[in-house]
Amino acid sequence: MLTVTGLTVRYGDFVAVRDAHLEIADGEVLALLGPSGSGKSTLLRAIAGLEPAVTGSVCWDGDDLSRVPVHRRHFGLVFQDGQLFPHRDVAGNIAFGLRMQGMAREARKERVRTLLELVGLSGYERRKITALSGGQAQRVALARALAPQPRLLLLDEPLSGLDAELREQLAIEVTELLRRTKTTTLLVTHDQEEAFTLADRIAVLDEGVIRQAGDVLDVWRRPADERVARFLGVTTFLPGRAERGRVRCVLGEVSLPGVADGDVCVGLRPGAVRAVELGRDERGGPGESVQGEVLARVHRRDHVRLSVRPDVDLPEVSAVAAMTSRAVPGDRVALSLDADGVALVGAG
Ligand SMILES: Nc1ncnc2c1ncn2[C@@H]1O[C@H](COP(=O)(O)OP(=O)(O)OP(=O)(O)O)[C@@H](O)[C@H]1O
Repeated sequence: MLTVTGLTVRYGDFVAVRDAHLEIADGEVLALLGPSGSGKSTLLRAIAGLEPAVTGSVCWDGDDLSRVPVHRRHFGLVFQDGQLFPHRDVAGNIAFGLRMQGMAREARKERVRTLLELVGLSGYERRKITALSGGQAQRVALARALAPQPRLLLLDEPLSGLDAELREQLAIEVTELLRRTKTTTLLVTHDQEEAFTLADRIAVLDEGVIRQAGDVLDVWRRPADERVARFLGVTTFLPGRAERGRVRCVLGEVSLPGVADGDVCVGLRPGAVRAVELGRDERGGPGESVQGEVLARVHRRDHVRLSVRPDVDLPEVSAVAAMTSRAVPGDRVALSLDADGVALVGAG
């Protein structure tokens, strides 16, 4: 188990990470999520032993690692651009750490074969590094890091250099692989989707400070404050009321089991508000849901994003309509809330 206690890292006078506390249990994947420049890489590097801490400690199973050099920590590292050795072939790269460990030749060969199978590149042993695609190179980097069976895998934006589709696919594959190998992992990313796909738990870093850490769903559902919520995609904040597992606000009501009764701040991601066009005879009717007028429409990959002025006392809100929706500016729509996009901000 990794335990980081009160860790502070400075570059000159600038404090890049302040008083960080983190724990990663065996077999767990923790994503360190935060905007660019928030100190994610610095914290990862300090854990790896690549950056000295001013104060605080990094411990493994209770042992302080401050005097243990990088290569003796038994941590695996993967960066954004794999940093493979260009003059070695795929097998030579993966076997590198194993040679350092003094593993015999035959055993090395077998381990390389197993690792290549694990990352979906069976038969690539003799391939040159320069002849790999970006996605293949990252798979090899992952195989190289995993080969010596590190007790902790440190991934610093491992998928950022890849195009969107490949990134999504590899994120799913890597998740599978980490679960199967029960690898304890710290993943640094600025990409929420990647963090939510890969991690069991998430820590949100902002301006060098860990603002919140918790289970993926908890953080998604209950961001600690407005800043964290905005970073997690919340765009609209409304006063609301929770009662017997239901949360009500001016735009409607959703079921959120387990929420304590009382006043709440309801955070809406764009997908939280669904819009359906109203037929001619439904216009202005007393219906149950809030209605509004479409101000703008934009096509997205798998839905239509509408800007809507609700009839209630609220400024314009973002809403999502089905790909087949014909709603255009001037049309009337009925709005409803989708619990999946709703967050309770600062609800503890
Ligand atoms: N070697 C360095 N010397 C001085 N300042 C640095 C150094 N490395 C990073 N910083 C600064 O420390 C802060 C945190 O940087 P860091 O790279 O840890 O952030 P990050 O969250 O990983 O960002 P990104 O997602 O853009 O990589 C930034 O303001 C950065 O400019």
